[in-house]
Amino acid sequence: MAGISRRGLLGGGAALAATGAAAGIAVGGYALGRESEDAAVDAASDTYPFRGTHQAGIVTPAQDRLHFAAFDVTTDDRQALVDLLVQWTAAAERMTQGLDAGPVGAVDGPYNVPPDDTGEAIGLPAGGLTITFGFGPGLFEKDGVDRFGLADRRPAALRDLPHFPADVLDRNRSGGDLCIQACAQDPQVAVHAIRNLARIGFGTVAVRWSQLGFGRTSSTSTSQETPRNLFGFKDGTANVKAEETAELEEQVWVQPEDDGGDWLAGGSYLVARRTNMTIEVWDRQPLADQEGFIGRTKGTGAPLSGGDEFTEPDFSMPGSNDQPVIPVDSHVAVVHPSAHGGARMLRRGYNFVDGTDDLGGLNAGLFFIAFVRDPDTQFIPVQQAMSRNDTLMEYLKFTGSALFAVPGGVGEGEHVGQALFA
Ligand SMILES: C=CC1=C(C)c2cc3[nH]c(cc4nc(cc5[nH]c(cc1n2)c(C)c5CCC(=O)O)C(CCC(=O)O)=C4C)c(C)c3C=C
Ligand SMILES: [Fe+2]
Repeated sequence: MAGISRRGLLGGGAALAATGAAAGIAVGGYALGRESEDAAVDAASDTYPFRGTHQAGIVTPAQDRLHFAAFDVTTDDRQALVDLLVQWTAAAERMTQGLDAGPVGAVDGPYNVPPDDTGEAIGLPAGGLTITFGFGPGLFEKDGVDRFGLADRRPAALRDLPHFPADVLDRNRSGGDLCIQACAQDPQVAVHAIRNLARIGFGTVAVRWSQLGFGRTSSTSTSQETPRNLFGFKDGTANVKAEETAELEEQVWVQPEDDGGDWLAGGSYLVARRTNMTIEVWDRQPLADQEGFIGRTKGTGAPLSGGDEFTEPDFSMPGSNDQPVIPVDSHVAVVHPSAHGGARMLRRGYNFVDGTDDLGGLNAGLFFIAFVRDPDTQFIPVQQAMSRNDTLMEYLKFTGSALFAVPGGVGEGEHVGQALFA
């Protein structure tokens, strides 16, 4: 792919100095030591290939920042939709390699037309950017209308998620015909990606809702340290990890023999659940209660039955009063694979703080994202059990919800989702 990297525009040294990480000032609000500085520079310079067997942004080591957007398709013209996917593919490939969204760039085009890149990422490295595309149920059929001749290609599992107890969904934060997940080490890189893709889609799609996230709440590789969510607990310990290749086939990647496997094989389903956390109330709970709600210790993340972070929980170990030491209504007891026929999910969520609510509390929580091979067996029953039985629910409110099918990877010369339109 031809093009000058955005950093080339500034020249090596100047471009390095332009990144806060490289300048060694601070990353994510923390002062960095020399070693961490080097790691931060590496992470900021990371590039992941856009094309491959699977879309990037699923098993890719979870980056620190998210901009997620859901779109409504505003045209009935199938060719216009395909054209957009072709353009999105080209722009996404360029941006993930640290290039401008278009071949001309932000500042080198003619004065009398809008630039083909918006410019706010000039001088920034690729930042480990991944861009992951998904298709919602409305792309296949909306209000009983098959706009694009795709109705008979919809896998049965790709439908609106059911209403769960304790859902208080905002329509304007739910659903969507298409989604784009942009993850990067630098928020400006992630926002730049979504902004440019939305700009390219003008007239064909409209942003329905979007969500910014920070501080990944999962590890997707054994090489990553487990991060913490806004309750202060390690989150991602028992996640499906990139190194578990057999588990990925079993639990994450749609297989050719699965429903929709003719176009979705090598892909996955993305479940998004915007989850508000009443953190001010949580902060007033005793440590013992907080640990009981989760079923793990707050310090090390070890299960309450003992061991270290990665020790398997022992749900039958008795505690005081002959009750199990891991409460049966704790989060890990309720969602653990042993309670769901072995079903697991690859979680890849982010913390969010969207200002303050009417009562002066933080409008904050976890933008939960999970990738599963089959939402009907791996997500819906787990969410149902959680909504009904999990003591953590006292501190949670689900305010957004969406399900998308994420097609497999994009081959050379192809556009994203090409097999669906063949
Ligand atoms: C329906 C699926 C899930 C939702 C929604 C969910 C929300 C949610 N989770 C936490 C905090 C933690 N979750 C942890 C583990 C965990 N969570 C789910 C599923 C959902 N969580 C699963 C399948 C698991 C793994 C269980 C296992 O295999 O042991 C943990 C423990 C650490 C870890 O393994 O990651 C924490 C902590 C919050 C705060 C939250 C909503 C805001
Ligand atoms: Fe969880």
